[in-house]
Amino acid sequence: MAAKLSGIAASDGIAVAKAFRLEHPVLEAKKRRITDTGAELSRLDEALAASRRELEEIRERTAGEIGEEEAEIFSAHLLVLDDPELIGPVKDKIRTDSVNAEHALDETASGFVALFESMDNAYMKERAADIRDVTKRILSHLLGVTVPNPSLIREEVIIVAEDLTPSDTVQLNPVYVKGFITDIGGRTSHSAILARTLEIPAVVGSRSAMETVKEGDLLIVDGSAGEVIVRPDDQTVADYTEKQQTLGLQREELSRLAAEPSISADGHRVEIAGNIGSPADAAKVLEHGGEGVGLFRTEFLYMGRDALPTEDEQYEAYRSVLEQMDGRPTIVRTLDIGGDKKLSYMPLPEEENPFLGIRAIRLCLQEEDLFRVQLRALLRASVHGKLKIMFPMIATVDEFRRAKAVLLDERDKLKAAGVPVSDGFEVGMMVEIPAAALMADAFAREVDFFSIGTNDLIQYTMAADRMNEKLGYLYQPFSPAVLRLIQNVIDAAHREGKMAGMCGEMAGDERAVPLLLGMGLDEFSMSASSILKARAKLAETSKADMEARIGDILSMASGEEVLEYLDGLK
Ligand SMILES: C=C(OP(=O)(O)O)C(=O)O
Ligand SMILES: [Mg+2]
Repeated sequence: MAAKLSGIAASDGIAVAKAFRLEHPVLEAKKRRITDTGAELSRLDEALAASRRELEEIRERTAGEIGEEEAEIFSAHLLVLDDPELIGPVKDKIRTDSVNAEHALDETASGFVALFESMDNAYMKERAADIRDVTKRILSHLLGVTVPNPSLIREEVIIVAEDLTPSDTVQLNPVYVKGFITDIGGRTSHSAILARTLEIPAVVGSRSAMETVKEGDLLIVDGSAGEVIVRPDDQTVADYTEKQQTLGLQREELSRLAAEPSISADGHRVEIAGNIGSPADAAKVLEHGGEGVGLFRTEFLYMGRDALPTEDEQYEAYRSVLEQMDGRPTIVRTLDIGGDKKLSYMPLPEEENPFLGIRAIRLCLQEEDLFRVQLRALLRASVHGKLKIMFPMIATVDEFRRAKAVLLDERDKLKAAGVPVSDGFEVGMMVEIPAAALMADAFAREVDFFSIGTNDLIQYTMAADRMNEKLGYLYQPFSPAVLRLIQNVIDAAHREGKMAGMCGEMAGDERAVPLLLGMGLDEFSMSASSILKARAKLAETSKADMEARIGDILSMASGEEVLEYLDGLK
């Protein structure tokens, strides 16, 4: 029987393919006494051999299809698998304690993980993460359960998962992964943002997909409507295939705007830029007619691997983006890790409220060595284009000053060492904490530009988790509380002659574009796939007309009222 699920429309487009359930099984390693230790040792050897074959295959495929660098993590895993210092004690334990292999492995590995994690050394922490991963793989073979390996997918599928972590998502190959559905998450959760970057249809926050969808079920994902049809009949498949073709034609129609500037109906020019997570995404921004990069989320350079990227690796990535953008403004945001963005090899301290904890610039100012590596890479790359450096999650003027001081210190050191650094790079900040939005006048005197991060600004203003689909009624970009903060930031920037941009998802929301134009926003940065739709919307909107309405809009009592009003303008 066909079933229909509704969720949050996370990434436009229609996909029709079979379901691939991405489920991480619970791997229990209960202690059992055994009598035949010889047989137990062979069982372990077989599990080791199976894990080795699997890892070799994954490494080869990842190297061939995604890249050598991405494949490195699996080479590290193979080394762990062959490490006599880990495997030796496991075998000894089976022999001397007469226990099952699962238990011996789990106990031994946990000991190493705890030891390495307690060391104040990034390298040892990475090894702990490797051991944890490899142990899971061996355990899965011992227990006869399959762990999903998304990088081994070789047919067209739609991924169904409870949630996808950013590091899960970076391993998805869009050649095979045609769409995804998650049970939890909202439009601004990172899995949703990545879906838009990869340009694959996605529905998040469906709540019950894992319960309803079986492995191999035929699925239709309508990422624009936020709907999923499970086990559709032939007629429904035919209808959606037709819709898919119509969407393709609309896209072609819009692509004519790619070479056009971004101008309102009454001739006001703004900049429409793209958000990227890797150098490869820059090409998509240009393809969709982006006039710059308004946000490079550099944390993605740190994910999907098993060690920190070196200064040279980062330099190459920044240089590549700047060269591709060929003189267009390129805003690179420094590391924004923490909250839902975690690094497997750099465990952060457990916190009660990670979204209110040591994340982003707070972490970088505490771990200055980590920060300085990134800043040097950026400064060295600055000679290759129009670089604008941006700090995330700034709450106080003092934080901005401290971050900028570290940056300028690195600049001076590089220059003293004879390394070329541009004199023209700009330094700005994200406005995504209400305190910063309220104090925008004080910040405006010190920064070169602002970029409003509505994804976080909304969650911190409304005290509503951006990933909690049940709080959708509070997480409202159009809430007058949020709009007044945005207006405050734009006005403060303009009084100091500075640029006010926006790189949160709101900037690419077709309903928000006329409003933000009226509020005076200078730069709109969004997923590449939204650029042309936003440009078309802009072309049919008069800035003067919207400007005259802003006073009324800001004094409305609720987000619903604002939306109703905006919908009435069409
Ligand atoms: C752009 C933003 O940053 P991120 O989504 O990476 O938190 C934001 O908070 O709006
Ligand atoms: Mg943010």
